Amino acid sequence: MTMRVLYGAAPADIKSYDTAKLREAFLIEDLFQQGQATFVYTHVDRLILGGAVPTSAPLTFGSGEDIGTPYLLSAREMGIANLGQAGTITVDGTAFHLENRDVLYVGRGAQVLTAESDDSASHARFYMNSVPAGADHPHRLITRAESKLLELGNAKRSNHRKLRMYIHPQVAPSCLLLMGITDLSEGSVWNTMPPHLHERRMEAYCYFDLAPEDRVIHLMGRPDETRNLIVANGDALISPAWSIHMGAGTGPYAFVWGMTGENQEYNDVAPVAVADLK
Ligand SMILES: O=C(O)C(=O)C[C@H](O)C(=O)CO
Ligand SMILES: [Zn+2]
Repeated sequence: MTMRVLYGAAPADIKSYDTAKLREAFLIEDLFQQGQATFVYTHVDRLILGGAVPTSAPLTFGSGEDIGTPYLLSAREMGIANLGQAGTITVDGTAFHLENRDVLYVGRGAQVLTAESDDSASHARFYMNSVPAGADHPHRLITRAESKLLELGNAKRSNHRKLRMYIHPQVAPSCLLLMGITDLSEGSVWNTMPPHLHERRMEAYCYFDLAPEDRVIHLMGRPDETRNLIVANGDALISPAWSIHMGAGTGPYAFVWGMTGENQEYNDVAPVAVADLK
């Protein structure tokens, strides 16, 4: 298990950032490495992002040595989405089988986690978001069929998409973590349209199911001072509470969104008119 730290930045900081500095502050390009569990600890609401790609051998993680607690989840909850082939996550001896686009909620207090691929030749790809938790909720598998589906957007405006909520008060309760997956419909390229702000919740994105030659142009920043991050398959990024978020892909893609903060129902979203963006 490896853990590096990402510090994020404030709106005034990014005014002077060049491309490399912006990417260093917000983008994570190396989360999914074959045969490894990789973690990034962010100073943005203390959200930890993780990726685990088990190959021939199971991967075990959960120690707290990098974060100063006995176990990684001693004071945290976690969501684990399978973005790859079928696999199993075992939490303190209880096995949960995850097909593609199933999500496992792991409650506070879990100690030893193991990730395994069903088939050592076609791997599971587990993507993780973990945030501090002040309450205990039971571990729970949420299958794609059990998620809450919202159809959003309009094909004529190239932004039709299916948003599935997994870790959400209406589906599977948590302390503060929210997690879901959005799939763009064929021919649609724009996610999160119209863009918005939610000052009380930060967000993390992980873009996946992109072809190797494709990219998503992810837009961020204050509405009147936007910047872009050009992201590839498997890249994750931090969207601070002060930042708009939206993106357009050069080909088909999907993404996992995770959030922490107040207002879990997230009915406090402030849309920003595209015409007001600069
Ligand atoms: O395409 C969308 O719209 C989304 O997926 C919404 C984002 O996840 C979001 O920003 C939720 O706050
Ligand atoms: Zn949002």
